[in-house]
Amino acid sequence: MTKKIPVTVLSGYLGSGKTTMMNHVLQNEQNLRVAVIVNDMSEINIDAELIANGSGISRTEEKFVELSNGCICCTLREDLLQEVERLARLGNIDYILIESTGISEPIPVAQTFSYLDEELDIDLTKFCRLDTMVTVVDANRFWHDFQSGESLLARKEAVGELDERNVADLLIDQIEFCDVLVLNKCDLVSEVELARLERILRALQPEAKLIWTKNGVIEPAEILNTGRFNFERVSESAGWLKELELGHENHTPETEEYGITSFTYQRRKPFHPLRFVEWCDNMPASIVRAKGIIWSAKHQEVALLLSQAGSSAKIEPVSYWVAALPEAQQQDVFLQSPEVLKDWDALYGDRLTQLVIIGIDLDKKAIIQELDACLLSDKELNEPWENLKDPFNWEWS
Ligand SMILES: Nc1nc2c(ncn2[C@@H]2O[C@H](COP(=O)(O)OP(=O)(O)OP(=O)(O)O)[C@@H](O)[C@H]2O)c(=O)[nH]1
Repeated sequence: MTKKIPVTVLSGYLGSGKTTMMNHVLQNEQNLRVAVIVNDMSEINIDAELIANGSGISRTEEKFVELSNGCICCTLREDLLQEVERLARLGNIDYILIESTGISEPIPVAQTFSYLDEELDIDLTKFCRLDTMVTVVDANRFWHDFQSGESLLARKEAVGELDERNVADLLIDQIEFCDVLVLNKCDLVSEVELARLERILRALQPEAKLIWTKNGVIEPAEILNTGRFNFERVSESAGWLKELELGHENHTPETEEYGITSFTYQRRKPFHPLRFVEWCDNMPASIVRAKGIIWSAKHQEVALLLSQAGSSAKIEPVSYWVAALPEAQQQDVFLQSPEVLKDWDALYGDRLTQLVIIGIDLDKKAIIQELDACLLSDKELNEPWENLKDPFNWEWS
């Protein structure tokens, strides 16, 4: 059995400094034969040109792959699979370094390396080992972009007309799924601002190694052969999930140094759907990230997921409440996941709101009061919930 080739994936919003960092690493890594995959949304792969010019690797080399006019997390996923398999079969490389487009989401890329693709019958886990997922953040623009409220479509950066993603959604996806977080362009920001940014990023992503860089200057060993990547661990590394799992008592006090705090709002009483949606549409600006499971009185069968980043908030059905399943299925769930019973309510079963809120200078008391005012009142609790207006009108079978 041949040795699996380690892979590092660079993600990060447009212009954050991925190409610059890639060039630096390729120039300074002398001991490994590195193959490079450069993904670009445009037809002309400008990043590939920049890398070929700056790294000493020729564009005509077999181990230099350009994937253009699409994104490896979606439209070019198949091409990525085939190219990685081809590179691995070449046999004369020690490492694969991938630069995704600035609008690429890291989770589907990581999945490509972690599971068999049944359609193409390619199993990259036979050839490769995902070693490190790096996200590069532009220290100078992050806060501006995160708060801009702009969509990728409005910025003409979307994958297509149907791409509804907001810039903040993308930034948060990239930050929450990585094991090395590089804060680049540190030369453009004051020390105080950098320290504050670091605290914010730490609250959003407490697990990844955080590195400050200027012009992408990084020790290659910080992103190559780190052995850090573990799909399950990285999937559970987001700050909101940690908050939910650990509770507030385990927080390091220094997180609060710049007024950055988090808490979990938990209630076993359903929200009035319209009042809750209105609150989501007018969330206090101090909230940087809110995510969690919502119990809405109008949606007795399904748990809803609220995911907010910056000024973008999305609510969608995420799974059936166990309490809404037929008795036989409930028993199956109890057998397979007995932990469900730990928090089981005699009347409402597993229906429960658990919402994590991360923010700067949060007025926790006021936010809790506002949220409590969105719950059903005692009078409403005793009225038929099915008569409540539905702000979503989802359909599911
Ligand atoms: N001042 C400053 N400029 C930087 C730094 N890093 C990169 N740049 C510049 O920022 C611009 C964008 O850098 P790239 O490396 O092309 O960024 P990218 O993430 O590859 O961009 P896309 O491929 O468009 O997503 C270039 O003009 C770089 O020279 C830095 O640390 N400080």
